[in-house]
Amino acid sequence: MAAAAARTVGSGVVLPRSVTFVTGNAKKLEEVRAILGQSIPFQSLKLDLPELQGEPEDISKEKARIAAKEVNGPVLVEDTCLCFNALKGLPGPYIKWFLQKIGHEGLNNLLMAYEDKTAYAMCIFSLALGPNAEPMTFIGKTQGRIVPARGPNDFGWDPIFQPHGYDQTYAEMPKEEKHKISHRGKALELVKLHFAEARYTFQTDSTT
Ligand SMILES: O=P(O)(O)OP(=O)(O)OP(=O)(O)OC[C@H]1O[C@@H](n2cnc3c(O)ncnc32)[C@H](O)[C@@H]1O
Ligand SMILES: [Mg+2]
Repeated sequence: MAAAAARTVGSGVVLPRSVTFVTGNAKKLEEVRAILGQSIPFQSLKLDLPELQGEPEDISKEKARIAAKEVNGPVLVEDTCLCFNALKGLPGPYIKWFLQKIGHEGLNNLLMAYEDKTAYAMCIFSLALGPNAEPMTFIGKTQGRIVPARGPNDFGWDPIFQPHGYDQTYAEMPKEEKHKISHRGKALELVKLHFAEARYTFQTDSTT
């Protein structure tokens, strides 16, 4: 298979091809597309990466290593956490299974015994420039609280997360409003900054 490593030429880094955003979640992809617009050239690949355990940043980095090996080229992945302060950050990276098993009502019930309903949404993007490159991470966090579900139920836990300073849940907000303040929007601002500073160029040579 063709070389998939990033090369340094002069002061710039040349990537063998544009970055592939790897996710199994169509809603994430929709949001990443809307937020990035034309700012970073990327393609997407629908792949269910393993749900790993551990610290959120380590999980995201490991996802990127696995994805970069699959793609054999530069990848961007992200892992999303919903962290309840009363539960010392849990469910955190395990929110997918909690949501799937106990739903919005169950997630509210988890906090029944606590006065503190605050939580934060966190997105950790990891960029790996190739299968053997150490991933870089970009973290976005939005503070809020967990409320009984309100609004359309079309993306995960959006109906039960009300960001601080807003009287709407993520689900009730217009999408552009969510992107301006969301965990994903903030993390992607950092990704954009990185791309602007790194000035990656992409090899267009058809032999690679
Ligand atoms: O393939 P990947 O990218 O891993 O996609 P996933 O759906 O497995 O996503 P995660 O492992 O990051 O798990 C995060 C869970 O939180 C949900 N989620 C992610 N971002 C969200 C957002 O902005 N609003 C509401 N729910 C979200 C998502 O649907 C999952 O259930
Ligand atoms: Mg996942």
